[in-house]
Amino acid sequence: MEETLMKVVKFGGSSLANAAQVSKVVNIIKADDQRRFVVVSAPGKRFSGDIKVTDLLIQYANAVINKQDATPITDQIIARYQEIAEAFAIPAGDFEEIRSTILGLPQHDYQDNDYLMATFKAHGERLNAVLFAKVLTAQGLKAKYLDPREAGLIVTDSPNDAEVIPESYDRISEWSASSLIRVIPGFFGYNLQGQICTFSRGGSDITGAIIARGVHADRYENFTDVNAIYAANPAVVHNPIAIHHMTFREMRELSYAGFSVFHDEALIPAIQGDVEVVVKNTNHPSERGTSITSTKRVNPAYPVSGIASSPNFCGIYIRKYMLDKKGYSQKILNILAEHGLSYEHMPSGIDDLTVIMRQDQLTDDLEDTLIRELVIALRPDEIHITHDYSLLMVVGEGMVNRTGLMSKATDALARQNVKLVMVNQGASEISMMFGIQEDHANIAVQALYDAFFPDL
Ligand SMILES: Nc1ncnc2c1ncn2[C@@H]1O[C@H](COP(=O)(O)OP(=O)(O)O)[C@@H](O)[C@H]1O
Ligand SMILES: N[C@@H](CC(=O)OP(=O)(O)O)C(=O)O
Repeated sequence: MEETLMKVVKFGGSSLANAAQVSKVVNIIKADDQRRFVVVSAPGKRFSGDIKVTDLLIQYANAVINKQDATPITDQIIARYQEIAEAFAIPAGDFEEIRSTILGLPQHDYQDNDYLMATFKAHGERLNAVLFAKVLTAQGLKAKYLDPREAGLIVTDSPNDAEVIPESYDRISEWSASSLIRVIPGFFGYNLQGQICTFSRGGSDITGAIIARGVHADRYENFTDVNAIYAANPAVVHNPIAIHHMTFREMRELSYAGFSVFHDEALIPAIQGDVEVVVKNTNHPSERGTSITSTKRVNPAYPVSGIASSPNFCGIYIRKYMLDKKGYSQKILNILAEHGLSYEHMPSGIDDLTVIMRQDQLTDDLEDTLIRELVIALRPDEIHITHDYSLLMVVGEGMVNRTGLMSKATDALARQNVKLVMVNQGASEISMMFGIQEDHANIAVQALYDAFFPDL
């Protein structure tokens, strides 16, 4: 007899972009009664060039903040939900609730514009979950909307970049015996004051993982629009090989470095709860997808599992012939912390170091201030900021204790004239990281793919 599993399923924006997609999702839920908790994103892009509902809501919030007429935007948002509601014959009265919630968003009291933005954005998923619960009911399933507040999903007080508070898990676990299918909106929770705060962009994956850990699910199925996670981004490499199994730590490094198919922060609850993550395609649900677990399964022919690249990094280069190094990096970190800046890496030499950080945290003014403060605090011999780096990451459990992989990578990059501005190996035994100029990123990913995934 087959064992019964408890599954949490998450459907991304591409899976719920219009009525045709929603109907595939309904079939996926009908096909397996182990799918008990359904986490949904806001409707995503229906075609290339389309606008995700989350982005329309951001436009709406900005129009309200700037006291502009938002009618053309609210019309588009309402139309996205209406198309789905009409296709599933949701009663007009029920749809009216969704319409009036959208139009009523500016009337609430918000502590400031950051909380306003968070609430507007969160309604993309919230209203989609309300609507989808009605769709499932109309299709004969016993389903009910579950708000993150009721579920017990409490987050830090960071309106647009929140993190789950660990106490949430005990509260969420109380739902595990629910006999109904619970439809939960992704992307947001509530702070201790009861205000809506969202995760970072793409954060519905995080909600799915939190719910999966909370209800002690055996499997977290993450439905998207690709048959598997591939060894390189399919938008960069033509027809890359699919990865059918990988470890949590491989995926964490790859998603951090650009595999946007699954949010890097979503792996943490899955690791903590030891929940298997399976990435599957809503458009081809019988495809096997990619399973992510803690178990290693190395194929010696392919020591590398994947190659990722992520743009928009910058580096603050600091050189000083130091007689006394004590406290030097501490001073740098203090200055960054005073400005609320986080750094990603700090490779160093005998007399120099580079602080690698995400570029979107900095403005021109802030860069000038930082340089000024660093000069006063450190009296460096040289200091400058270099922009538009990409980080390139080669990841694989099979790389442990293998020799010659670094030279294989650097040879492949050199053949394509890719200049390395930073190399970092050893910090993690399963990855090599390279800093390169952003405009070399695609050539570099292709070169590494060809080197590590030759036709066997
Ligand atoms: N290595 C990779 N394997 C598969 N997809 C990838 C990879 N790297 C980036 N992607 C992109 O991730 C997309 C799916 O993620 P996303 O757009 O967030 O989907 P969803 O709308 O389901 O949340 C794919 O369509 C693909 O373009
Ligand atoms: N809708 C949110 C959250 C999310 O996870 O969306 P998606 O599943 O479409 O990546 C965003 O666009 O950021």
